[in-house]
Amino acid sequence: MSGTSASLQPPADAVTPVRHPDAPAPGELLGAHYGECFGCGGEQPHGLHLQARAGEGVSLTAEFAVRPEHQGAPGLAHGGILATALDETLGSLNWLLRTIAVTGRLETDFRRPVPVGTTLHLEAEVTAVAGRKIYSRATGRVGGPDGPVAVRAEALFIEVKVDHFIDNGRPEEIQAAMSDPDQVRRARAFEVNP
Ligand SMILES: CCCCCCCCCCCCCC(=O)SCCNC(=O)CCNC(=O)[C@H](O)C(C)(C)COP(=O)(O)OP(=O)(O)OC[C@H]1O[C@@H](n2cnc3c(N)ncnc32)[C@H](O)[C@@H]1OP(=O)(O)O
Repeated sequence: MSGTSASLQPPADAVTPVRHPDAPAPGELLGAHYGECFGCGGEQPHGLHLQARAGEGVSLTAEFAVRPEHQGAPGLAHGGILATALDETLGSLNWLLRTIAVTGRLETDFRRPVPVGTTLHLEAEVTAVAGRKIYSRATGRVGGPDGPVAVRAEALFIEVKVDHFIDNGRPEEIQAAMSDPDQVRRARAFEVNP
């Protein structure tokens, strides 16, 4: 059984999402927005190391290789880890809009177990935008990009200003992120689409 709550239905005045002209080209890897991010960061030894690739429009694909440290039940990915993979994939979409946004609501369906040693193939798209609200959905498949659906999610992201992180984050990490020599990562963390 599945179904999403009313707050994930875009309002009547929502608009079609528009890909930013400077968004990475279709097929291009997005890279990490922050090296220590649990979802995508390459410097985070315990993380998912999720790799997202821009698709057409405001869509992308991503891969998550499930390792032993991601287990819940023996030999199977933990549900919270799978929700994290969905959250990270959905969050990466906002870079195609060139908007900084955080997850307000994430609703997940777990349809099949995901074994350790497999790759979760994710695809995600923004479906609508209404003011600061960004509506999106994602699907994760096992056994290949056309394999059976294991997980699905719908989400509402809320656009925030960079002050959201500066005011709420720990100063040492904020400072480190602001002085990151990787210009793309810095732009991704601190540029706001006007
Ligand atoms: C330094 C590093 C930088 C990194 C940058 C890249 C980041 C990428 C990270 C990616 C990592 C992966 C992603 C992650 O893990 S992101 C981390 C997980 N998410 C968070 O920590 C977010 C925590 N929440 C908040 O900070 C605030 O609640 C936010 C900012 C979201 C809204 O508080 P704010 O005071 O600003 O706004 P508002 O309360 O007036 O709400 C505005 C509108 O939205 C509607 N609404 C709000 N919530 C919900 C809800 N749950 N269901 C339905 N609707 C909701 C609300 O009704 C209103 O609607 P309307 O009345 O206008 O119609």
